[in-house]
Amino acid sequence: MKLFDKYTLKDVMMRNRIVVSPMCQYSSVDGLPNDWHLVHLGSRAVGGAGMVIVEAAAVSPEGRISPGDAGIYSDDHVEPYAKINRFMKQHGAVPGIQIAHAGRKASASRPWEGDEHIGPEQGGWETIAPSAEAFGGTLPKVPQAMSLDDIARVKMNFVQAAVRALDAGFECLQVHFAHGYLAHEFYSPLSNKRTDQYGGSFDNRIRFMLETFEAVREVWPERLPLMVRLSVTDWIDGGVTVDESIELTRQLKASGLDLLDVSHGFVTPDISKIPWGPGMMLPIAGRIRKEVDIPTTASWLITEPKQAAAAVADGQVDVVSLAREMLRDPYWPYHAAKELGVEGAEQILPIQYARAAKT
Ligand SMILES: CC(=O)[C@H]1CCCN(Cc2ccccc2)C1
Repeated sequence: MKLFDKYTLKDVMMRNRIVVSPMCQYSSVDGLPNDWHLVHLGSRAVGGAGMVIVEAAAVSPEGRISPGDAGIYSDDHVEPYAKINRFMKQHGAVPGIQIAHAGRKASASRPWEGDEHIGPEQGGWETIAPSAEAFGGTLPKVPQAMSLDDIARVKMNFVQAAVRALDAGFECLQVHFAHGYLAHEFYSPLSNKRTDQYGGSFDNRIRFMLETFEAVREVWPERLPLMVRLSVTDWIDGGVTVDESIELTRQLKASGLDLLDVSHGFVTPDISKIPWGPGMMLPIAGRIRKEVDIPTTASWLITEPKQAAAAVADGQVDVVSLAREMLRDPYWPYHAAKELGVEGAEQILPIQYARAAKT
């Protein structure tokens, strides 16, 4: 497979194998997308990406990382997203969205304001998590351990968010089970100290994710792709392992998973074990793709066209996800097509820019 081959997932066809990864903008008021999001997301659709996934949209106000986070917890959110989705579709990109709950990492300031827990006087709120265990570092607040009622409510919040996403015209939905947020906090023994049916054994630690995924799958149309972003390893002894994540992925596939976004880490402040490097998640993505026979994507330090093309050609991923590189260059797909000598690269730019494509 080539980077600029089309890719069909259920009833959705992507014009190439390039995905813009969800990236928090911290630029919303009350969770609402605005002109910033239209320009930020719209320009990456114009730049030629096959799919653009909207940043983590919180399934409830307390599920936001910061007060500036996007949300999809109110019906008022639907039309503003729908407007952006119409523009993205008009310019040939598949619109996706990530739905999330930040768990014990919620109620924090924006990265450029310190990435740290904030109190009520700064617009912060009480946080919830599987156990009354703080993340630590700049996020020292001890969350309230969730009751079974809390768990049921948050699962329902994910379902309601999925229905709003459908109403807003999204064609791909990604459920956030990674990066030390709520679902990952249930999954990892480093954060989950529960002694009820949601803690302890592997089956208990994946229960929240499986129940949430299955409930979302029920309302998300069969004909549209449903993704999960998963931290497949914590890199830390006693944490989540790739072997466990392969078994979890098998169960998610049996429940209707269409594409796994293979991510990693961040359930504790210890990042010392992370083997940083170009395309660092691609070999693991390739292993999961083969052993579970499930379509995969991965991001993390994918920047070069040849690197991205090789990841697809070598069967490590079906589609590549780019994050920061897409912040640096919204036209990365066009520039990659030129560098790879793809036939018709100049067609990637919109007609209004056609004369710019001529050398
Ligand atoms: C919502 C989400 O997953 C985003 C939040 C902002 C940082 N993004 C990338 C990131 C993940 C973990 C540690 C550092 C950076 C992930």
